Amino acid sequence: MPNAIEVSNVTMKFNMSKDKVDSIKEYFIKLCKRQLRFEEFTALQNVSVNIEKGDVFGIVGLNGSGKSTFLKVVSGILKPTEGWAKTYGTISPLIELGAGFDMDLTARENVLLNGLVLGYTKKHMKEKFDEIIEFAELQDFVDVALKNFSSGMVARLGFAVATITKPDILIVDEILSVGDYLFQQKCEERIKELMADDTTVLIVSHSIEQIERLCKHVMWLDHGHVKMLGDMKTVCDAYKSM
Ligand SMILES: Nc1ncnc2c1ncn2[C@@H]1O[C@H](COP(=O)(O)OP(=O)(O)OP(=O)(O)O)[C@@H](O)[C@H]1O
Repeated sequence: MPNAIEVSNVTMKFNMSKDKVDSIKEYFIKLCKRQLRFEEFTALQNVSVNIEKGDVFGIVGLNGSGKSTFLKVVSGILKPTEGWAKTYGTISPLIELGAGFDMDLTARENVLLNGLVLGYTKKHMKEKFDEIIEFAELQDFVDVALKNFSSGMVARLGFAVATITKPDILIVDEILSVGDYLFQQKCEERIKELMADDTTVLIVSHSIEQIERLCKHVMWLDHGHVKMLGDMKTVCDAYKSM
């Protein structure tokens, strides 16, 4: 199988301000006067991995271990400080709750907007609209502004839009966890359908059971380092017994 995702020697460093700043104005004044002190923080260190087309690849690790940063580098949202990441084919990143949505717009308007952001035409999104709303089970909230939705409802809409047209690569961060149990089951079913269709899925979850149910391969991140990489059972067993 050819690779869908290639990540080579990725290191991601962030500059964090060490000073307490009360406003943006104060931040810029201090920045111009060179009075801000920064501390470098390494969120990912030399991470390399090739993910084959059609794989369902899980990432596990404790809070702050670099999982979301890794997904953002793969999605092209963050440019790594060192190294590179390449993806092949269309990509649907479901990374942050509400990303790509405008909370002041209704569900109807957001479906069109989000579809355009993902590269689909207005005509295509109009054709798929009913199917999206039905999958998200939001028939009664089509013309309600997203700011009045619960976090679970926003996640349902995001997942429905991202998966309505089969992407080559689907990236799912923790957001599924805000959906209720029934919706999580529905999402897992859809991920399985996509798997059967050769979509590559990259998934971050704190639910080790979810990773065990869905993934073929798993990477364990620990303080930004790859602690272990391999088949699902070997890595999950080691992670559970740490
Ligand atoms: N934009 C940023 N600026 C500064 N530090 C950041 C930034 N984004 C992430 N970090 C830091 O990088 C580290 C890794 O964060 P990341 O969100 O990737 O972890 P995670 O494994 O996804 O955590 P969690 O399980 O809690 O969601 C954290 O210590 C975080 O504070």
